[in-house]
Amino acid sequence: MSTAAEIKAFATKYGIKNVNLIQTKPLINGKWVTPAKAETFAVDDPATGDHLLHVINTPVDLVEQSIKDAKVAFDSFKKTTGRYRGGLLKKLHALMVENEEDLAKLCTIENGKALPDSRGEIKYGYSFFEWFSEEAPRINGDNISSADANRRILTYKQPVGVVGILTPWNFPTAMITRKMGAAIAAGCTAVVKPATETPLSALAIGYLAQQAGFPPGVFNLLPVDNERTKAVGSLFCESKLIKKVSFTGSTGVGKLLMGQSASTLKKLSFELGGNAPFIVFDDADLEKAVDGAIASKLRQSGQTCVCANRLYIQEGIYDKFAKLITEKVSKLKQGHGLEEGVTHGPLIHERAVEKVKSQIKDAVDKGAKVLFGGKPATNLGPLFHQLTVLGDVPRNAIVNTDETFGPLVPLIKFKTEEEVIELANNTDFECWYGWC
Ligand SMILES: NC(=O)c1ccc[n+]([C@@H]2O[C@H](COP(=O)([O-])OP(=O)(O)OC[C@H]3O[C@@H](n4cnc5c(N)ncnc54)[C@H](O)[C@@H]3O)[C@@H](O)[C@H]2O)c1
Ligand SMILES: O=CCCC(=O)O
Repeated sequence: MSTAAEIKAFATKYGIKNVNLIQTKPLINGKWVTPAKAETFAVDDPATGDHLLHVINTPVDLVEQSIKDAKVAFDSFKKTTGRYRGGLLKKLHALMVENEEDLAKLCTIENGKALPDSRGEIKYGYSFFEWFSEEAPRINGDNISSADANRRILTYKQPVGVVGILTPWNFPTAMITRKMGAAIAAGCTAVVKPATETPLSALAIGYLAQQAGFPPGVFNLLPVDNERTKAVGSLFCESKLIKKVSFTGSTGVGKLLMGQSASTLKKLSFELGGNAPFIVFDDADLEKAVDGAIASKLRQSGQTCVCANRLYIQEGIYDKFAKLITEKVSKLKQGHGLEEGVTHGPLIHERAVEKVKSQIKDAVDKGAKVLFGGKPATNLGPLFHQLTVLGDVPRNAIVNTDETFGPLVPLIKFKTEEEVIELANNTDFECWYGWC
C-alpha cells in the first residue's frame, strides 16, 4: 500500500484538504487491515495512465473473515432501532457534505469524469444517506384483512442479513451509498467490493462511516484487483452467510453472478446494461432536443447506464438536428477532468475505447457518415476517444442493438411514429414500466 508520505504528497498535489479520506487498506470489522503478505494494485489516473497510489489487494481469506465478522455484527445490529440506524446515516450524510469537494476531486482523479460531474455525483451519492436516514425509523409492516373472521394477518419487515455489494467504476460513490444506505436502514450489515478502478472513493466513505460511529463489522470494504474480482464475486454468491447480493455493472457479469447464486438461492438486486432510444419528432423544440440529447448521450463521456444509446430523428427535422448537434458537440472540451472548462474526460479502460472504435467502424462500413470526431484522441491521453457524431446510421449497424457506453452519438432517420415505436422497442432490454 502507499506510505503515509506518498498519501500526503498525493493530497498536496491535488489539493485534498482532509488527508484522512485517503485510505489504501481494506476496512474489516472496524479496522484498516494490513495483511501479513501485503500485495497491492495500482490506482491509475485514466486521463494520463499514471499510477497514483497503491491499494492493498485484499486476500481471499480476509474477505472470508470479513463476511464472518459482518455476520457477527449483524446478530446485534439487527436488534437496533430504525431511529438509531437513521441517526448513523444522518451523521454520515453530514460528514459527506462537509468533505464534498475533496470527495469530488477523488472521484475525478480515479474515474476521469469532469469535476462538475463529480460534484454532481457526490451530491447524488449523499442524498441516498439523507433519504434512508429518514426511511429507517418508518419501516412498518402491514395489517392485512383475512378471509377468515378468526384470523388476523400481520407482516413484519426484517433485515435479510449480511449483504454483498459489488459496485462499478462509473459512479464510484453513489452506487455504494445507494446500496449501503438501504442495507443499513433495514438493519443489514454489508461487505462491499468496490470497482478495482475506483477504490479510493469507496475507502473514503469507509473512513467517514467510522467517524460517524458505525459499529465494527457493519460496513466492510474489500478492494481487490481485476483478477481476484472473479473469486470474490463467486464467494459472495456462494457464501451461506451472505443473504443478498446487490450488483451494478454489465449484463454479462450479472448473468454470471446469477448463475453462481443458484446454489444458495440468493436474493439478488441487479442494475445492468441498457439500450435506451432517444426520439425526436419533427415538431420538437430543436434547441431543447439537441441539448437534451447531448446531456443524456454524452454524460460522463457516454458511460452511464441511463445514457441514451441510439438517437432516432424524424426526417423533417433530421438535417437541422444533425447540423446543430454537430456544432454543439464541437464546442465541448475534452481533457483532464480537474482542468477548468473541461466537460468530458477519458474512458475508463482500453476495452471501452475498443468498443467505441469497433461500433464506429461497423457503422461506417455499413454506410454511416462521420459528422464529427470518429477517432481515438491519444493526443489527450491513452484512454481518450473523440466525441463522435455519426449521421445516416443504417438500421443494421451494431449500435442499434448493442450498448456503446462511450461518446458515440448515432443519428438514425425515421419517417413515422409507428415505425419509430417499432424500432425503439426492438431490443432485448425490457421496458420497466409496462407502457410499451
Ligand atoms: N448499470 C450500470 O450502472 C453500469 C455500470 C458500469 C458498467 N455497466 C455496464 O458494463 C459495461 C462496461 O463496463 P465494464 O466492462 O467495466 O463492466 P463489468 O461488468 O465488467 O464491470 C463492472 C463492475 O463489475 C465488477 N465485476 C466484473 N466482473 C465481476 C465478477 N466476475 N464478479 C463480481 N464482480 C465483477 C467489476 O469490478 C466492476 O466494478 C457497459 O457496457 C455497461 O453495460 C453498467
Ligand atoms: O450508471 C448507472 C447508475 C446511475 C444511476 O442509476 O443513477
